[in-house]
Amino acid sequence: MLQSSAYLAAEKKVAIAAVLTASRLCQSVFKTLVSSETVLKGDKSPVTVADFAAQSLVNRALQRHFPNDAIVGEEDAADLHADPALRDRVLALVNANSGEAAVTGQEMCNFIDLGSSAGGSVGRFWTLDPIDGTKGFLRGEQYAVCLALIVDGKVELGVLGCPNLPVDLSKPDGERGSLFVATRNGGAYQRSFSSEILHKIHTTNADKASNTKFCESVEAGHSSQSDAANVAGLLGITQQSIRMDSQCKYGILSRGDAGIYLRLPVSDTYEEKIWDHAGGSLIVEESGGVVTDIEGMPLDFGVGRTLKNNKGVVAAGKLIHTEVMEAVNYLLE
Ligand SMILES: Nc1ncnc2c1ncn2[C@@H]1O[C@H](COP(=O)(O)OS(=O)(=O)O)[C@@H](OP(=O)(O)O)[C@H]1O
Ligand SMILES: [Mg+2]
Ligand SMILES: [Mg+2]
Ligand SMILES: [Mg+2]
Repeated sequence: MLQSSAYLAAEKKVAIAAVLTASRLCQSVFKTLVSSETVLKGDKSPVTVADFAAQSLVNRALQRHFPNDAIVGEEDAADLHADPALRDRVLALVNANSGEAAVTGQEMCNFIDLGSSAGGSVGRFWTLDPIDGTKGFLRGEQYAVCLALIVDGKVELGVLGCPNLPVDLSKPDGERGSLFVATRNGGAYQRSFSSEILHKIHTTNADKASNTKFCESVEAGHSSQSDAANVAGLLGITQQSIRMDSQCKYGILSRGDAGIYLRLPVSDTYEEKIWDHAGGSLIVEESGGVVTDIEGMPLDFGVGRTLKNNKGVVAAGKLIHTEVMEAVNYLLE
């Protein structure tokens, strides 16, 4: 049943505004970023001053408008407590970009650490990836500010801000800055950063996988590109894959630029993080697509900070998802 447009209207408004503010902060940081402003986390992945600042800004907005909601955010402030110079640089960014009263370093760290919730299957919580695709951000390529609201284990609202994504992929030199938004049973929409007008979007209506392109991670360590090439070969796909960092992949799938998103595990032990998939998966479903893991199971967002019940992701237009799953099953069993 179609939801009324009033469903989660306040949450949607706050989430879009927060994602746009954080996205614009990332755009301005990119112009001035120096290598000393990036630190490597325990798992050797990068985090920049922009990731911390964006998480602080979004969490502050969520706390002000929805003080009872928990937040599951990717980052925490431990690195900032350990490095006062880094903390001061992030603080300057936060205070220059929030458009609100200045906060102290401690207050900013407290906002970041609001993201430490455990998630789970009961009640409401937000999940935030302040910069998804940090490596793409550092390369000047694709990244996304990703925010979603999860209620009783189900994603009900998703917003993706994609600062470098062309509004129309066939016009790579045209306007950049695409925002995607969906509410459950309310459809999926795109707008540019510069205009509030929402356009309804749809996944591909192709009924044969061979008539589509697939997209996958840039980093071979995040998704097996060799397995994906074999799946594509079996499906008779001849067009080159679109390699793109971040949940922008869910965005281009939602508007039909790609027909399939393959995220095929490279490791038996890695658990996908909920903030890497929550918003994008709802946006794909609401634009008419199907999202499962490599065994055909729905993604389970109600079991904590990770998708520990799932392995990988296979997302595609409704008419080709079964065909894609047959190829994935055949090759990965
Ligand atoms: N081993 C492994 N397997 C799968 N995924 C992993 C792995 N390690 C990291 N990550 C997460 O991948 C997030 C980046 O998204 P993508 O992999 O889609 O993009 S890309 O790899 O940067 O092209 C990236 O998100 P950010 O850290 O927010 O950039 C990680 O959470
Ligand atoms: Mg990261
Ligand atoms: Mg991420
Ligand atoms: Mg991130």
